[in-house]
Amino acid sequence: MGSGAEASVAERRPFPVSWDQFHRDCRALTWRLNAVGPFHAVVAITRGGLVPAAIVARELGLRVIDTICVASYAHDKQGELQVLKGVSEQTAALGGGTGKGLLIVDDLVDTGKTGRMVRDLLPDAHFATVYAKPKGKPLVDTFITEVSQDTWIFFPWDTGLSFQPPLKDGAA
Ligand SMILES: O=P(O)(O)OC[C@H]1O[C@H](OP(=O)(O)OP(=O)(O)O)[C@H](O)[C@@H]1O
Ligand SMILES: Nc1nc2[nH]cnc2c(=O)[nH]1
Ligand SMILES: [Mg+2]
Repeated sequence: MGSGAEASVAERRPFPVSWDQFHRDCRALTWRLNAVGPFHAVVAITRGGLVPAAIVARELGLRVIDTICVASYAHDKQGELQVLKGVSEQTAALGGGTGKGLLIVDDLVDTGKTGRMVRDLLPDAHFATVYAKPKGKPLVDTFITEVSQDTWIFFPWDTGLSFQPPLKDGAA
């Protein structure tokens, strides 16, 4: 999460998402996007956007998939947002230079910092995320599930099965 006074992951409400749930949420997102398109191409915001972008592209029958590669969070600590790679010239041309007809996909918006960068780069693109927190929500055109700002979403690619102590032994 953000730097400074922002709460750490341990202080947030955990929202674990299974592969199964994530797949269903991505399909639900695609149902909505199908009513908004058609789109020329999908642009995934790395790295978290790669997984939903693959599912959305499959459902919409899109085979042109590009990336905007960014670095910002080191686990839960938000740092300077760096754009490591923008979209290719070919993809930019498909969107007329402003992103019209391009579908940008990310896993979530939190503070909206990444979403703002995306909007600045491709103002006419459609920006979709699977999950949205209130601060970032105004930047997203389409999302599926809203969670509170004090939530931390745990994605299946960041987590694994582990032993849980019984409630009577102090499980939270
Ligand atoms: O709205 P914001 O506060 O900008 O946060 C949202 C971004 O944070 C996460 O990415 P992260 O920077 O953790 O990198 P990753 O996708 O490589 O995991 C998430 O995938 C979004 O891209
Ligand atoms: N995994 C994960 N990454 C984030 N980056 C910003 N917010 C979040 C979140 O809630 N979960
Ligand atoms: Mg990300």
